[in-house]
Amino acid sequence: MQPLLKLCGNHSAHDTTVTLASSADYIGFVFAKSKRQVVREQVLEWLHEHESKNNKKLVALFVNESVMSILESIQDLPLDVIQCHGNESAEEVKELKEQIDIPIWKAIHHHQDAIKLMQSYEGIVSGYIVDCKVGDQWGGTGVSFDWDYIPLYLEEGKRQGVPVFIAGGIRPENVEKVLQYRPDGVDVSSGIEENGKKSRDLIRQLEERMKRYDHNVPR
Ligand SMILES: O=C(O)c1ccccc1N[C@@H]1O[C@H](COP(=O)(O)O)[C@@H](O)[C@H]1O
Repeated sequence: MQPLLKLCGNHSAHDTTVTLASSADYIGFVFAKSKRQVVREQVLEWLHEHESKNNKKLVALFVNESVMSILESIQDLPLDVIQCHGNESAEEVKELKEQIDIPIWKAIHHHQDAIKLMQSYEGIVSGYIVDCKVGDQWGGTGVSFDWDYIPLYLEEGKRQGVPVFIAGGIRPENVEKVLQYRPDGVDVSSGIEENGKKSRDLIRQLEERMKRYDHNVPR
């Protein structure tokens, strides 16, 4: 089965239109400090330009935000997932889960103790995004971690019974390499942008490579 596709970092009406028209399963909006940061009023306005979400699930991404602030930021948004992309502890994520009836995904930044860290969220989160941390940037950097470690993350996700998305520097040219590891999903932001805008052409290339890989994969 083709892995799930999440297109993240939509930060304009154009981006929203382009990703809603794609074959992505999830489209993401970054509420954290970033060149892609959005606020709820913008997301509401951009979504209102469309009749429906076109079967996409909407993801709101936060970095080390308080429960109160998350609740305020997502008011009235037709959200399906909250992604915690900072170093929120298991206790903090649990507190958020108690306040909100929306599945929570946790970003895990690749490092030597990452699997142990993942284990601390077992039973609390509904999925993981494994990403690469670069300096003080939590994500959206276009930089990949060492993909030889992917199987360890997939194994831990499987043990917990939740999906693991691979993120960080995925682009049309390298997506087939990631797919060889058979992740549950891939999460892409910078790799589908041209001059800071989501590109229809890059998304189409990504979709084609994903489809091509799916057709050629030995079963
Ligand atoms: O996209 C951002 O600007 C961002 C900002 C802060 C935290 C996470 C962010 N995005 C997430 O980062 C990864 C990888 O992005 P990229 O493809 O390497 O650009 C992905 O999970 C985004 O959701």
